[in-house]
Amino acid sequence: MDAIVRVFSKAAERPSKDEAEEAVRTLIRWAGDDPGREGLQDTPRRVTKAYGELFAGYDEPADDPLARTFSDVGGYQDMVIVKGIPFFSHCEHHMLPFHGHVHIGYQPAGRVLGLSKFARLVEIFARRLQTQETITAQIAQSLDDGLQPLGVAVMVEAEHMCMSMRGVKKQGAATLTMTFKGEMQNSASLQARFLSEVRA
Ligand SMILES: Nc1nc2c(ncn2[C@@H]2O[C@H](COP(=O)(O)OP(=O)(O)OP(=O)(O)O)[C@@H](O)[C@H]2O)c(=O)[nH]1
Ligand SMILES: [Zn+2]
Repeated sequence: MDAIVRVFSKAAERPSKDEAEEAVRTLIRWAGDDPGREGLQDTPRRVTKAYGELFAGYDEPADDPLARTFSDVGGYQDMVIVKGIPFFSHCEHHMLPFHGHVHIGYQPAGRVLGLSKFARLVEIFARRLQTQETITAQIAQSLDDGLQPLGVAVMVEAEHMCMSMRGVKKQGAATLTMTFKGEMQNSASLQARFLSEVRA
């Protein structure tokens, strides 16, 4: 089980639903509105329910999607790329959304992973408070640990609402992060191949 889940999954350390709803009422008052008015009365319940979905990744061990792998693939050994996996996450600095796409490539060492599991892995890490660098590193590390392939490449492209809706207010700026592991870490040609397929 990964460290983040271990730290946060102890129910005893979590506030109750009532405490969480009270915190939402406090934030509504901080924003300048009245949590008692009709339109806002159910909002704390809705917000905590939404948080349950948006941050469900704290309750999901990242090794789950990697529990089952396959080797009956006709001797296939070349690179596998799953690109354009959409995600929504929240930055840990402002708790505002950042969203975009994850591209994953790996070179199997005999075993391959079911294609849907890459998207499941992305979901688990995206539904936590994150930085883009962290989510990129976590996806790559999980694949490296769980699949033990010859090489791994992970690239994330995202727009951060904390930069477009507030603060510096620059809409449309894209942040790119990428990590290479194993044979892909030191091979310019493998990296170029991955990047050209992702960019195609
Ligand atoms: N490296 C990195 N920075 C991020 C990410 N998400 C948000 N940030 C940045 O985190 C920084 C936090 O900076 P601070 O100066 O502590 O906070 P702030 O006063 O709200 O900063 P501004 O956004 O510039 O107004 C900002 O520069 C954000 O753009 C991320 O995923 N990775
Ligand atoms: Zn932010």
